[in-house]
Amino acid sequence: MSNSDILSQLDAALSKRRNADPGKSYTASLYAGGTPAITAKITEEAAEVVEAAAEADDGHLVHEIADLWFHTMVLLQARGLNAAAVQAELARRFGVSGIEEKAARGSSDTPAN
Ligand SMILES: N=c1c2ncn([C@@H]3O[C@H](COP(=O)(O)OP(=O)(O)OP(=O)(O)O)[C@@H](O)[C@H]3O)c2ncn1[C@@H]1O[C@H](COP(=O)(O)O)[C@@H](O)[C@H]1O
Repeated sequence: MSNSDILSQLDAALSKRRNADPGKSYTASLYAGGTPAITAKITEEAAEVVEAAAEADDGHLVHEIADLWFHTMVLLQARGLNAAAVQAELARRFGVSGIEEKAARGSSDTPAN
């Protein structure tokens, strides 16, 4: 599998899990728990990313970010969306400075604030 295709391939796999047995599919078990179950995992995985960022182990950080991406992709699928929607939004923003974008919204804060 090409790495560049993985988001669309994973989306297709997640979509197929809609009618899967929650006892046999982790994704189906998340769908069965609904938004509260999915967002609880996103909160947990985001905290694990923050913890990993404080360590020197790059592999651990990548592992935790992959877990976070996976669970956010499950949330998108549960809403009838997919990663392509996020990729389209990032593409729309591409080349637009975050500082300029924030200024256009009338905020004088830096983007990090
Ligand atoms: N990419 C993933 C993927 N990434 C992470 N995970 C699961 O997400 C969970 C992460 O939970 P935790 O971090 O809490 O880890 P844990 O081991 O459960 O618990 P702790 O060790 O932290 O206590 C684990 O069960 C991982 O296996 C994933 N589960 C599935 N996929 C993809 O989804 C496809 C469908 O999976 P199923 O729905 O299970 O068939 C798979 O073929 C994969 O391509």
